[in-house]
Amino acid sequence: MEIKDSELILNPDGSIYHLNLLPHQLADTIITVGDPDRVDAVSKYFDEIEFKVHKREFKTHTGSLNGKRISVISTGIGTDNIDIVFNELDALKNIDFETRTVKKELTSLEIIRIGTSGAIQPEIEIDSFLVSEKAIGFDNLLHFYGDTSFLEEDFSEAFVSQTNLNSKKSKPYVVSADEKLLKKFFSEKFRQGITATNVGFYGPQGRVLRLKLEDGKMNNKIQNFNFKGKKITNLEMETSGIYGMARLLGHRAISLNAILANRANGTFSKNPEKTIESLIKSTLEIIAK
Ligand SMILES: O=P(O)(O)O[C@H]1O[C@H](CO)[C@@H](O)[C@H]1O
Ligand SMILES: O=c1cc[nH]c(=O)[nH]1
Repeated sequence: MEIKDSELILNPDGSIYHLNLLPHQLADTIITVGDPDRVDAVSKYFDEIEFKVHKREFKTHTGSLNGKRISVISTGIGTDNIDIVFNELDALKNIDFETRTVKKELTSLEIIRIGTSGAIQPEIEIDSFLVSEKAIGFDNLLHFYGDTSFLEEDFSEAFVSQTNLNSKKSKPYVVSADEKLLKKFFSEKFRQGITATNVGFYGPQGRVLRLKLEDGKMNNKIQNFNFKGKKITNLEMETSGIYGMARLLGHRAISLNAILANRANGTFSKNPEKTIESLIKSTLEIIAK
């Protein structure tokens, strides 16, 4: 069935609405970063760059490293942007823009987030790396889609009851990383953890500057929450959306976190750029050997 102009929106040059990309400009391995400046910090390691495209917060460089074609794209902040980026990345691969129909043969993308995050457990060191084996999303995005039987309801239920979560807040959803990609990052360099994805950086992550919180004990509750011996390790703003959208669309995703803050200890990295740079190098070594 033909997808209407109001749903699949193409720019006058045939590129997709927000990302501004044409189908041939996207690789099958994609690195997502939050900050548009981080795109250059990744692509400077490529052997060659084929395309550079930029619109709003969505900046893409496609090139290759050691013979592997890779696109690196900035998503900006938050799972609302993840909804846009994942739908448009999928459309670029799996929808024929000429006929406006879904292709018969679908391509599964490999997607790696290189992001920053704050630890919630005191023993997690600043400037260390964490790979998210699971995400718990406080962001509501997945609740707008059907076919979410892969969500881990028992985990969500346990969280709601152990923390006495205010029913005005959306029910958190839980989704796991791609197993094969998770295995690729099994190493001493990467601690495995469960990542909480929040709808904001301040109140939703329990930060107080001038405003009072609805539940001032929530970060303590998150720290103490335990499901079958597993604890939530860190807070950020995209992983649940990335894991959920990847599952829905048939892609494979992994989220890597440079731990810049430790919320339990009240500390922050003295050199965040160095830590991010080091995570970028370690990631490229693993995905483009
Ligand atoms: O460094 P990035 O990838 O943007 O990730 C983290 O940093 C931002 C907040 O400072 C949020 O996007 C959060 O998820
Ligand atoms: O504490 C932090 C650090 C980075 N990104 C976040 O979302 N939270």
